[in-house]
Amino acid sequence: MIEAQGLTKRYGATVAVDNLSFEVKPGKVTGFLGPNGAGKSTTMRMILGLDTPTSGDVRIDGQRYRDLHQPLTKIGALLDAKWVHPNRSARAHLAWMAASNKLPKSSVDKALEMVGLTSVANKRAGAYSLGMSQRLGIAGALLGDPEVLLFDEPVNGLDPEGILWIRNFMHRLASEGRTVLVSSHLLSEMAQTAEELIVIGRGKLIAQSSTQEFVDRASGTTIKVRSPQLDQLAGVLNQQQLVTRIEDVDKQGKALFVEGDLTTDQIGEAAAAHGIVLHELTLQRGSLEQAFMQMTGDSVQYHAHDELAHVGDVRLDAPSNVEVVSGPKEDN
Ligand SMILES: Nc1ncnc2c1ncn2[C@@H]1O[C@H](COP(=O)(O)OP(=O)(O)OP(=O)(O)O)[C@@H](O)[C@H]1O
Repeated sequence: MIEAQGLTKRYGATVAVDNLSFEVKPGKVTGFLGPNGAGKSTTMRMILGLDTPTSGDVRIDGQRYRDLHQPLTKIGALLDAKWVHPNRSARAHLAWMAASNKLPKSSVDKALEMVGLTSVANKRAGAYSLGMSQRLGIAGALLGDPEVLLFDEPVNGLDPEGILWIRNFMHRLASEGRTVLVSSHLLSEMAQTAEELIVIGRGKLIAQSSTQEFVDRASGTTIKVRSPQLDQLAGVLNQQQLVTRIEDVDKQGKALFVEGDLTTDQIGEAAAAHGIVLHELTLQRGSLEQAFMQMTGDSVQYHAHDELAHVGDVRLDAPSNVEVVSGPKEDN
């Protein structure tokens, strides 16, 4: 369990993290989402004692990181998979990490096996592909068999097979009862990986809920109906104060879309009561992309506007981030 209370970090005039409170519970993968510059990495660094909060506090199973006796046995993290010395083998790298935390040598073999690197453990890490480097980073996080794991952008740049491996591995870690917090920009990937979400914008909490609730709350649901008597059905539903619209749908002709608090059962029954034939009745949920854009739109727009106004600022990346989070093919 990770608990943040009023966590705040200022760098001069920049408030990177602003009075942030959240809980990350065990047994689930929790996604940590936010536009570029929202404060995700700063928060992760504060959880790991790599940055000191300006105010507030964050605890791992009730303890601050700095008070942990053997940190790797409590919390493991993958922040940057490429920080390994390129001439060192995976085994030597892990052995060095294990020794620095007074962990037994057997922990190295166990971690290598968990991530499937045993057969290449003596190769230089500099010759590893990105996917193998990520696995090595994850092996480092697992060395002390910790209950809490943090992964910062673990699937960035990976091919579909690597992404699938990481997703399944995270599910496995959570099913073992561990607390798993993972940040990512790949929203369609997050929708499949994370059961819970913490969403932040400009350092502040925007939402903490299950992924499904977040999507439903932000983007709502729509019911799609196809029928040879669409106008008649629209009339019936409009009498019930429901918002309906008829649109052309590729190859299927026209369809009626119904928004509001009605279930597919109720629409089916209303149609039957008026002798209206239905060809399709489908509940359409919004996507995490839509929900994310809806909920974080203001914070992204603010950043874009704010930073374009300060052309000397190094982070002129917010406008392009808008494309990244909404792009259809971001999960390469
Ligand atoms: N060491 C630092 N000194 C000054 N400002 C910093 C420092 N680290 C982060 N910031 C600022 O704090 C804010 C939050 O940055 P952070 O890297 O935590 O965001 P993020 O959500 O991880 O972004 P990204 O998704 O782009 O990695 C940004 O405005 C950033 O410029």
